[in-house]
Amino acid sequence: MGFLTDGLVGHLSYIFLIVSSLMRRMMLLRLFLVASAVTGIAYDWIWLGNVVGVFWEGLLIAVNVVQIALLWHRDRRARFSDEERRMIARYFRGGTPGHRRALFDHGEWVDLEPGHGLTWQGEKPRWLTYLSDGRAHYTVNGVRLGEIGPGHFVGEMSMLGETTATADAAIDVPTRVWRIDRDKLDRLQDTNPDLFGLVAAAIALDLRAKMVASNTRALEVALGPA
Ligand SMILES: Nc1ncnc2c1ncn2[C@@H]1O[C@@H]2COP(=O)(O)O[C@H]2[C@H]1O
Repeated sequence: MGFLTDGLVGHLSYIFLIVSSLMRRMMLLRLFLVASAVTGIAYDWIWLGNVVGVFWEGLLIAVNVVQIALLWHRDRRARFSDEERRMIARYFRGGTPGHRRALFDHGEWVDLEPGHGLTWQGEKPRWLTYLSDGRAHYTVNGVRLGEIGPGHFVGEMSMLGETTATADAAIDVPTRVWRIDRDKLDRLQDTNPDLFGLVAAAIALDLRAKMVASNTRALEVALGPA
């Protein structure tokens, strides 16, 4: 019993440390780390008289408080255009404002002209492209099969499993897009899984929407003209 009661504050410090390592959100992880260091300092100072521990835990608090302030500032400073806000509402509900801003900044907004190629069947697409407005179409083995309207991605299917495009896709009318380099996305998967997770969740949602649209088309064909 003495092991538990004698060092209650010391135990608490390590409990906070363990809880911090369970946190997936950086802000919470750092807050629990600070709580661990604060209780650790109290234990070291009052019960153990361990100034070395107090010094290093104080430094740990300072580093984490600065990092928390930077995260908070990044979230507060994040600003979005109207088209980015529409994309967030549709796809990027998760993540923090800072994450979303960083993701947009990894890509670019551009205007594309009719005829601009987006993907080529059998080749890895250069970009993952999101159509903010306008329209594209896709072709398999030279046969035009369908259109892709605003609010959808092009080049997302090849991110799952095979890396090569399942169709040729090209722009039909002047179209505003956000696009991100596929090689950069591959790197983000390793270097920044939080940002990559936002994209992965978005393309899952888009694939669902495309499946629903294809069911609707199949239903129209099955039922014939009304
Ligand atoms: N049935 C479909 N419905 C909507 N989009 C499609 C369909 N088939 C292919 N595409 C798009 O065409 C793209 C070709 O490259 P990807 O296979 O990477 O991703 C594909 C989708 O974005």
